[in-house]
Amino acid sequence: MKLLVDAGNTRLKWLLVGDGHLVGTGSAILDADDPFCDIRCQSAHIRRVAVSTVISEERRQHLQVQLEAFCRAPIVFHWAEPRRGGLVNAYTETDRMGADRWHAMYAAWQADEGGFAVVDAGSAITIDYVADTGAHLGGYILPGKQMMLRSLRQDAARIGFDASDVQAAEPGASTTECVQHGLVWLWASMAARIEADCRRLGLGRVLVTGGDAEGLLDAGLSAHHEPSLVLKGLAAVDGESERE
Ligand SMILES: Nc1ncnc2c1ncn2[C@@H]1O[C@H](COP(=O)(O)OP(=O)(O)O)[C@@H](O)[C@H]1O
Ligand SMILES: CC(C)(COP(=O)(O)O)[C@@H](O)C(=O)NCCC(=O)O
Ligand SMILES: [K+]
Repeated sequence: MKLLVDAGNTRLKWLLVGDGHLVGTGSAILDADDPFCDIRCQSAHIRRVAVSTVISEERRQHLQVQLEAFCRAPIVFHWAEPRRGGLVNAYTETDRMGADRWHAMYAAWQADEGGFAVVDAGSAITIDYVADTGAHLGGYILPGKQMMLRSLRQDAARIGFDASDVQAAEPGASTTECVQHGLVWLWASMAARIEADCRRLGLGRVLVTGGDAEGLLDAGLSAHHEPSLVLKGLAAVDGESERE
């Protein structure tokens, strides 16, 4: 079996696969003491671990120690690359790109259905555009939902607000409404902007992933929800590098 790990700035997501079929899936908060406790009884059967991560080097080393304590299999970290197959990274300094973005793009590219946008609504929100030819056209990095709410709470003395699941975008009449509706309003504008970019660039598909994907869909983003897009791309990359 192979353990695939996507370690983001907030959560660690994993898939356990054996002979092409899914054995288990789970997630844990990034700093969890024992993120793989649910699959401890299977650890002896894991023959390889592949990781896509954007966490700091210090945290990455801690994750490596946790994985080494968990199972005896080799651990391979995969990073953003200049190109893979027909997919070509727009970054000149490829190693500065988050591995999660590259792996999500590679998963979408592998579907072989033409140009696309990938939206990853995690700790930060990333948007990447890829043309029919496989050329990455570049992207955007924006603060994610919790990051945005945290900065409003921390950096402004008089913005106190409550949590809300309301999906309203009309002008608010309280601090909570102004903040929470503001987020939906911003996301709706972002969704419209992504649609307009895709029309202009001739990209036929939008894929959305990340912990806040559903919020973006509720705010009006028209996209296919692929919760495990990063892990899917990582699985493809790791499978190829094993065969090389
Ligand atoms: N169980 C959860 N724990 C933490 N955040 C969650 C959870 N479910 C949804 N979220 C939302 O998902 C976002 C993090 O998404 P995720 O894709 O896990 O991020 P990352 O890849 O950066 O770790 C948070 O901003 C939060 O709003
Ligand atoms: C933009 C990101 C923080 C998103 O990561 P996440 O929010 O999913 O944890 C990550 O892809 C990253 O650290 N990127 C490095 C900068 C870049 O991609 O240009
Ligand atoms: K991510």
